[in-house]
Amino acid sequence: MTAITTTAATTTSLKDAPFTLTATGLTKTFGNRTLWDGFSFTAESGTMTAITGPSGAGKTTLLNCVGLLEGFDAGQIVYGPWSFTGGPRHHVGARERSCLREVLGFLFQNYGLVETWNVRRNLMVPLRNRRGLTSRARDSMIAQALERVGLPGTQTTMIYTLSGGEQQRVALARLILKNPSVVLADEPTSALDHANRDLVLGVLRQLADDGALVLIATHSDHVADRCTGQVGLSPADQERRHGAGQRPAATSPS
Ligand SMILES: Nc1ncnc2c1ncn2[C@@H]1O[C@H](COP(=O)(O)OP(=O)(O)OP(=O)(O)O)[C@@H](O)[C@H]1O
Repeated sequence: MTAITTTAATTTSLKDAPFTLTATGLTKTFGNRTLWDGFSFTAESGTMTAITGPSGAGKTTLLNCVGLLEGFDAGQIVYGPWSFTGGPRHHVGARERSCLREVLGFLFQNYGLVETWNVRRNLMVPLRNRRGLTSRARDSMIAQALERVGLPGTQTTMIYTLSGGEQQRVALARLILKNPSVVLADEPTSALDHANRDLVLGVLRQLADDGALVLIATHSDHVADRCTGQVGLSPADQERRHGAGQRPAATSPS
């Protein structure tokens, strides 16, 4: 049903200059259910923005739309040279998709790791396309990333033998190695204890400080409080936006 058209873009990093994500007039429906109708917001690179709202409000769906994992019915999402327009026509070229894969980093609830590979092989994936790196340099980067997430020396451990929280931290190490321009994190701390929750938030903050635009879908007030902006998807937020004439929804918590 829904689909996307994009403008051409060949950039694999947006970090040369600050950039803004602008979503305008987004409309998303599933059958008879309308999740949003003419919803707009902005978010800046170098910041963490929380996507909040009750279960079913559409937080994951919004991340999927920004990451082009699914389409939307109307509206536009723009960041850097990337411009996605919702609608019935669909064309995203293979080259654009490949560039977009480099720009985006996902930290999703199912971790996205290959369970039958070991940790090192999973962490080699984001380094595959880095030119000029020796094998020793790659191994050193992997070792450092694993140190950073509190899993030193686990390179040869098979993913399926790790706990959910440990797998989440391997996924975080993969994100560090990828160093993407746009980070889309879906409930990134829900499987973690307090210490590891703070570790994940610290890494996401560091990625933002290094110039990434970080969007975090979350139920947690603690996580939202650590963000610089907030996009609310609750019925009350949507009501307020309608009353405000569809102005952008991102706000800074005081
Ligand atoms: N592919 C789909 N087909 C039909 N309905 C869908 C589909 N994907 C999501 N939905 C519906 O859209 C709504 C929003 O889902 P979404 O997962 O985005 O919400 P959420 O805010 O992330 O929820 P949670 O906090 O529980 O993870 C839900 O009611 C869900 O059932």
